[in-house]
Amino acid sequence: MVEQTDVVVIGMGPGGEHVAGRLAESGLDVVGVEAELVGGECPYWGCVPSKMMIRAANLLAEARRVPGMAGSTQVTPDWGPVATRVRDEATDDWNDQVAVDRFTGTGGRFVRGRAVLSGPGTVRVAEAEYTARRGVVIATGTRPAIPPIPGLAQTPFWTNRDAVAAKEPPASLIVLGGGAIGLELAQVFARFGTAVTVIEALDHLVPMEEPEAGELLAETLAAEGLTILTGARAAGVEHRAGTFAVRLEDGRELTAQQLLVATGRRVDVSGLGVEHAGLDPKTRALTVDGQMRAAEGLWAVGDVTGVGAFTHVAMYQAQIAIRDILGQPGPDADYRALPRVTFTDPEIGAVGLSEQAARARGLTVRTGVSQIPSSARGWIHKAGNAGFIKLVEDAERGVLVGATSAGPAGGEVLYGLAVAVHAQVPTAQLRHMIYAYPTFHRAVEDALAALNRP
Ligand SMILES: Cc1cc2nc3c(=O)[nH]c(=O)nc-3n(C[C@H](O)[C@H](O)[C@H](O)COP(=O)(O)OP(=O)(O)OC[C@H]3O[C@@H](n4cnc5c(N)ncnc54)[C@H](O)[C@@H]3O)c2cc1C
Ligand SMILES: NC(=O)c1ccc[n+]([C@@H]2O[C@H](COP(=O)([O-])OP(=O)(O)OC[C@H]3O[C@@H](n4cnc5c(N)ncnc54)[C@H](O)[C@@H]3O)[C@@H](O)[C@H]2O)c1
Repeated sequence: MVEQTDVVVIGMGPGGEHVAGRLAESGLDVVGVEAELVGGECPYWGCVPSKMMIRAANLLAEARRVPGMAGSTQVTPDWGPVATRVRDEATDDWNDQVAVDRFTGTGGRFVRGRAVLSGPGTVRVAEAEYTARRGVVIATGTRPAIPPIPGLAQTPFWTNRDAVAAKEPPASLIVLGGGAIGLELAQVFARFGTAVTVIEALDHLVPMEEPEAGELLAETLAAEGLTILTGARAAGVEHRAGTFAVRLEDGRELTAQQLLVATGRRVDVSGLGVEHAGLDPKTRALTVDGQMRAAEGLWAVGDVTGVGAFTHVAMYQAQIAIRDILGQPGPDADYRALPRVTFTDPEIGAVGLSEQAARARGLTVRTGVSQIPSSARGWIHKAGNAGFIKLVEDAERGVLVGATSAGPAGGEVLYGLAVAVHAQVPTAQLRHMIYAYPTFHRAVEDALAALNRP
């Protein structure tokens, strides 16, 4: 059976769902194919449920800060409301009917199944074949990257999916990987009473961000009772009598009830038939141009492009692809001010280049740092006020090319800094702005002043 259509979208995560829905609303005949759940990783196993878990864990932490600030509290954590909220409010018990209806409500045709490209502009799903007049959009996302540690594959380790679906917190947890997933979930479970050990192979937590961010997180997480091991590598994993044993390269052995593997995500397009479009099926990511074109009649958006595994990147790229497919001209994608937020407490907001990345590009770099506890708002806030602002300036042009805002509202404070990097607002002009007193973002003014100091 071969059917004609305008566009086939493969993968209906945040990127694909947006492209498919908008194109269908615009009047095109769109076939949207999804192997699992419409909505993808973000609403069912990623951003949304993890942020609900974080909200609950942060409430516990705030309640524990009451002594010495506002009286006394007795905090009794209960995972029950968290597990219920993840099921009832975030995921509909991992049922995507609402999302499917939303898409078909736009006029799109939904097909559940695993799609492969079977020729240029042709997509096969089981017995059905679709030929796309305008083109095909690949938005197949990522899956967890599982390191080849001896023994690991034979154990029932957790990925983010198991952690999000947990009906109760484990008594003890080893987290492999000190990046965004590992640290967000490590802190959540620790705040609910789990004894957590984080193993990070590199020298800093969140190693893609400024080293100051990793140091701050290592300090604050250790102060909360987590064991943080950086520069540590697992040499072997076993699962005996319901317990995980992780042997480190230095000979130490750690044991825990659960093991969460959060060592990054990987693109896997082998088996997708991209060779029919002249692309390498072994590629680490689908390379796209500024209009999200991967080949003639083929667009790609989201994690599969390898630009940054964030929902906001998938949505941004989707908007560009939608416009291009509709034949409307517009600017190329611009990632200079790509924002990212690690929703630990303190939150780590970051935009653009780190100091090291800016230097590696050969820029003449000046940095300015200010500490949140030394700002008026940070001092008033007291318990839970750890954080800093770090600015990275291209000194020759006098504009910010990167910034980090770590602190109680680091993700929100980031907004102004993202505007500054995106719009290339001269730092001289930023210095003559009025910063409301006493806000956390007022610490940006102190960091700007610090740019001038030798
Ligand atoms: C625990 C966790 C927390 C996160 N938190 C955040 C956050 O706070 N903020 C943020 O911005 N990002 C966050 N992310 C990242 C975010 O989830 C991803 O960047 C986003 O989901 C990527 O969207 P996507 O459309 O590219 O792919 P995905 O969401 O991965 O969707 C791809 C879809 O394609 C389907 N598919 C794959 N192959 C085929 C095929 N051959 N045929 C049919 N369907 C196929 C898959 O089943 C999947 O549903 C988090 C991720 C995780 C794991
Ligand atoms: N708040 C957010 O926006 C958010 C939250 C979660 C995930 N995400 C997205 O999902 C992506 C994947 O998250 P992630 O945390 O899995 O990946 P990550 O790349 O952010 O972090 C993985 C960490 O694991 C370490 N690592 C790799 N192999 C290891 C090993 N064998 N032993 C010990 N450590 C090892 C890496 O050095 C790195 O620090 C993120 O990069 C991000 O784009 C975003």
